[in-house]
Amino acid sequence: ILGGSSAGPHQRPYMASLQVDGQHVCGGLLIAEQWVLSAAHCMEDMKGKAFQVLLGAHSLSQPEPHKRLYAVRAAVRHPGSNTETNDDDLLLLQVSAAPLPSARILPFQRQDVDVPPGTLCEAAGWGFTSHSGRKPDVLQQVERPVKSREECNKRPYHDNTITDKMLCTDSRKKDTCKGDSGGPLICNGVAEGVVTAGARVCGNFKKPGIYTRIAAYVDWIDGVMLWTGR
Ligand SMILES: NCc1cccc(NC(=O)c2cccc3[nH]c(C(N)=O)cc23)c1
Repeated sequence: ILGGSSAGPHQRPYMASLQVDGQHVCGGLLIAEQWVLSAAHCMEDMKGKAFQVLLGAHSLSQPEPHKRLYAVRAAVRHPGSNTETNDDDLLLLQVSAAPLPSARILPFQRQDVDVPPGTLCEAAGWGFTSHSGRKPDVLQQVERPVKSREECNKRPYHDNTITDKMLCTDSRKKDTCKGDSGGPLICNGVAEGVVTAGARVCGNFKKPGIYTRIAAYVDWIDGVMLWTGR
């Protein structure tokens, strides 16, 4: 997160950190008792290694009573996800045990209606806090206004790559960045988006932040959780 601030401890108890060999790779959000939603592109960073899901954390390094690392029982990428585009960039992870009560489920938007442009939303994560790639220890957060798809699809912005299943936020100075992928975009207390890497640049107003619109994937999400045993 560029240009944000530290979240209050355990202020966002739905936040997940996807980890490989104890290192934070991506964010995620707890959407059902044993299910974490994240981004499919995050699997590319795993280099085929096993990964875990950290829930209940504020600091990545300090021991905390609410923190717990979970093994992944199932990882389901959206079938439309691929390495070349940001389409269908969603990943569902079933964690191996019921999380501690300190972890909380974040409701997600089920109505497939665009968030009105200008709506102030929040992104959170343990991603880069500078262009040089500084990594935070405690969870960061930032408030960003939604940018209309019409505007976001113009040059020099994302030039017609933003589909109806994506949304954009302004990226002037304050933005999501590497390591924030998979984390939530929260508008009025409801998860509306999942961070995707998009143009892989951060804090440049010419490349607004891109998020996968969760409401466009409700049937897939419900199907996977039902089919895999909720
Ligand atoms: N909203 C934009 C956004 C949101 C989420 C993830 C990213 N991922 C990157 O941008 C990224 C990826 C790889 C190397 C990288 N190096 C740097 C850098 N030094 O700034 C960024 C990156 C961007």
